[in-house]
Amino acid sequence: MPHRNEDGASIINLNNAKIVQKNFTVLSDVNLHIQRGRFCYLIGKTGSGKSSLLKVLYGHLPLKVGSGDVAGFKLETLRAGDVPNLRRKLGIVFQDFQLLTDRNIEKNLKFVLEATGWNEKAKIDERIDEVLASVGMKTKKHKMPHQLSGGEQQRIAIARALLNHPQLILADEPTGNLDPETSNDIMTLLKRVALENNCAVVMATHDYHMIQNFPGEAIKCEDGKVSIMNTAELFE
Ligand SMILES: Nc1ncnc2c1ncn2[C@@H]1O[C@H](COP(=O)(O)OP(=O)(O)OP(=O)(O)O)[C@@H](O)[C@H]1O
Repeated sequence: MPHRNEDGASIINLNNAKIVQKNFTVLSDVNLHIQRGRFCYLIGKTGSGKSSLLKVLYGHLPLKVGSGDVAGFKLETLRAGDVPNLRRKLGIVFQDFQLLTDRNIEKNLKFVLEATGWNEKAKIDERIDEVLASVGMKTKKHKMPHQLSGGEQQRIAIARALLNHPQLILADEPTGNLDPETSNDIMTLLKRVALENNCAVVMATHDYHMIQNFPGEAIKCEDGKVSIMNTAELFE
């Protein structure tokens, strides 16, 4: 298949990529290689390009300059029809949870499974129970989203991201709406499920307290460029 590239152990590869919003270049000369199973922050000031970079990685913004691939999908030749297939390989988690408010948790998860080709009821029920158990939310299956706290809704959003066994989770400020204690819980959860599923995580965040609590590797967006650093450098 011309639109796929299964080479190498990296789940994300960008080579001399330019990240563009409308006609405005947000980031240029982006060279990024993230191995399978790695956890990496995405940091940088407001407007530095974190969300734009994530959008290119999940096929929401086209890669018009440079080359790259995510989960085996070539980005520079990605067609609209390939995007759902790429998204099936990814788990995406947003700041505002984005649960469907008109149905309960079980039906939120069922909706995603059915939309991605699952059709056997027993297997659907089993997978929903598995992901809810892995985020400690099995008893909340019949609750509506508004009956859950922000932290619980984010746990459900993480469970939803895990449904199709993703190789990569892209998280855009997943703790942005949560208090510090709940943020730490969500971070612990994300790190654990990533490890258990051998899943890479790229997580955009502004939260330096959390970065200090959970040090690691970071992709930094600054002055239109991207670099890799260790978060310990932020606190020297
Ligand atoms: N839809 C859009 N159309 C045009 N320009 C955009 C659009 N979205 C973002 N931009 C511009 O692209 C640049 C990068 O924005 P982006 O949202 O990627 O930054 P960010 O680092 O995620 O910021 P924040 O931390 O505030 O979420 C900004 O200058 C922004 O104004």
